[in-house]
Amino acid sequence: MKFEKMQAAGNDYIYVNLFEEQVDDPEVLSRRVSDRHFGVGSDGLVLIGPDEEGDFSMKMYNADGSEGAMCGNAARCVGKYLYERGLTTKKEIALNTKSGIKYLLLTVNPQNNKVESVRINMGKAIFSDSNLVTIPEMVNYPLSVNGKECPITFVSMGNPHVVIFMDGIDKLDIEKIGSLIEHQPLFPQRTNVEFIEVIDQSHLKMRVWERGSGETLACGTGACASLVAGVITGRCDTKASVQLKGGVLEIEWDRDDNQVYLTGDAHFVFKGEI
Ligand SMILES: N[C@@H](CCC[C@H](N)C(=O)O)C(=O)O
Repeated sequence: MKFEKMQAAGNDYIYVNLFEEQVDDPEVLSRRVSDRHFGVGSDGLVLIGPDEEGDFSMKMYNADGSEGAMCGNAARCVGKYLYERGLTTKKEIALNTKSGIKYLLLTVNPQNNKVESVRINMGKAIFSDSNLVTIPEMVNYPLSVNGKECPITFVSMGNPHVVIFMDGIDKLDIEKIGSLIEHQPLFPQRTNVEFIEVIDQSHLKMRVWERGSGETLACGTGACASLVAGVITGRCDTKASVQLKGGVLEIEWDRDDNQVYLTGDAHFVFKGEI
């Protein structure tokens, strides 16, 4: 099976083109390729395929084999893959995902015809979803973690996110606290967790614990959820740069239409065959 490894802000996945390859068990394949010692090494697996509703489809699996409904960083890589590998000449692409169609806008350098960045309409921020969280509208909700009260804000971007504003995120024991919150019974499908330090109204610094993959260098849906949580708790503007371990993402929330936009780059790492 041929694959390509790509990364966006350091969030790395193995991409398989279903126009050429067949994948029978994506959950097993994701666990196998993601292993950083015995596999290729990645945060998960992404499958690119045909679609009847949109132009193409994207399916994504975390490193533990669980399926994610949406992945902002992978969606940008898929845009670059589709354009640069010749599957489309379109610069506006409708990508069907488990959380609905997302619209991608590619910025292409006319000198070399390479995709420099991708802006995605990530759709609505959702504050209440009984499939994902047992308490509706958790804004600064006092969650008890390890005997300590920790105010959390829940935002779904099609997938669940718990956002925690705090200082000193560099020193945080994210393995311990991230995993504890991921598995809280409040979140029936587990949750992603973002730790945010507010630099100023338009700059946030973030570390992320991803459901099913552990700490990653970036999370696009997480950056969107964090900006929205920052706005509704009065901490930041509706447009901000989010600095992650692997790079910077630009996030904008059109509050009137409740549409969140994510912009950032995407890169090929290498091709391989297993
Ligand atoms: N890295 C992603 C999100 C991937 C899915 C997530 N771990 C989940 O299970 O919901 C992004 O860039 O959005």
